[in-house]
Amino acid sequence: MARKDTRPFQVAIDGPAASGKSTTAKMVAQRLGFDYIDTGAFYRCVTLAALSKGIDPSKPSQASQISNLAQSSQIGLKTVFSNSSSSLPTTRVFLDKKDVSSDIRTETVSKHVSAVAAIGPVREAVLQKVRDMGATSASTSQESNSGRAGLVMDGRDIGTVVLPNADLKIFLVADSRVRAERRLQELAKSGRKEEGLDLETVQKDLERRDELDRTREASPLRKADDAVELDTSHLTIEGQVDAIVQEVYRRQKAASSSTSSQ
Ligand SMILES: Nc1ncnc2c1ncn2[C@@H]1O[C@H](COP(=O)(O)OP(=O)(O)O)[C@@H](O)[C@H]1O
Ligand SMILES: Nc1ccn([C@H]2C[C@H](O)[C@@H](COP(=O)(O)OP(=O)(O)O)O2)c(=O)n1
Repeated sequence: MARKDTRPFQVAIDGPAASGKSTTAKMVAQRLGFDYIDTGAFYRCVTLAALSKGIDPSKPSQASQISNLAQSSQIGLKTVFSNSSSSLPTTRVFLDKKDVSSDIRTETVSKHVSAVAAIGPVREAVLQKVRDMGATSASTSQESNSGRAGLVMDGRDIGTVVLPNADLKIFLVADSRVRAERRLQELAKSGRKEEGLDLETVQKDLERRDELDRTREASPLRKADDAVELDTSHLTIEGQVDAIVQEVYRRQKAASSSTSSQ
């Protein structure tokens, strides 16, 4: 579809847990000189804030307290891109000015985050924060405020709710066994793997979270009608990044030739 306006190019990446969204999104942003926003980090921050206050997110009676926290928490992201296309950009996450990049990735936070993300008022508060961040990173002018030429955002409802007019929507999927193997390896590598955690448990937990994310009432995980599905089960990271970057180039070229022929 041809682009009709001059706003920065938007790429929306959605998909189930550990399908490769954030790794892919960061690398696509690095290759293209775009900004990157990890929306899952917002829900993880709210979950961490609730757990740190002794709130149990699995209890429905705690929903309003968690919603208040979602509103009052200050969440910031800082992605450091590298000049080398082969090294991975890193995103630091700040909750009320404290660096919680590692704390939000523990198994305890992962276990509770889908319940938190299913609370309607939490989603409203996060949506507002994400939109504000999107507006300052890639504004409606041709060049973004940050000087980067576009925006890549990843999550569960980016193509359906957050950026419904994105120029390219990708829905990443992968076999749940493959996703569990990758997640377990990632936890082990970063030293966050809890004692005795095995593949079966990680796979079951991913599947449980996907089910919660797919069946919740508020903005469930769903492939947008105009999204391109990409199965990463048998792809390399470079392969999936390359496929998306090539599709961005193809759409940018199609848009500029349709504008110049008008
Ligand atoms: N094609 C791939 N091959 C091997 N590992 C991958 C691939 N894609 C992603 N990964 C790894 O899988 C793990 C989960 O990816 P991540 O980007 O965190 O997923 P998500 O953001 O969807 O939860 C990471 O350790 C990442 O490096
Ligand atoms: N736009 C988004 C992003 C994440 N979520 C929810 C769903 C997920 O269970 C949690 C955490 O997302 P995150 O992408 O960090 O999770 P994974 O890395 O895939 O394990 O937040 C959401 O509901 N909407």
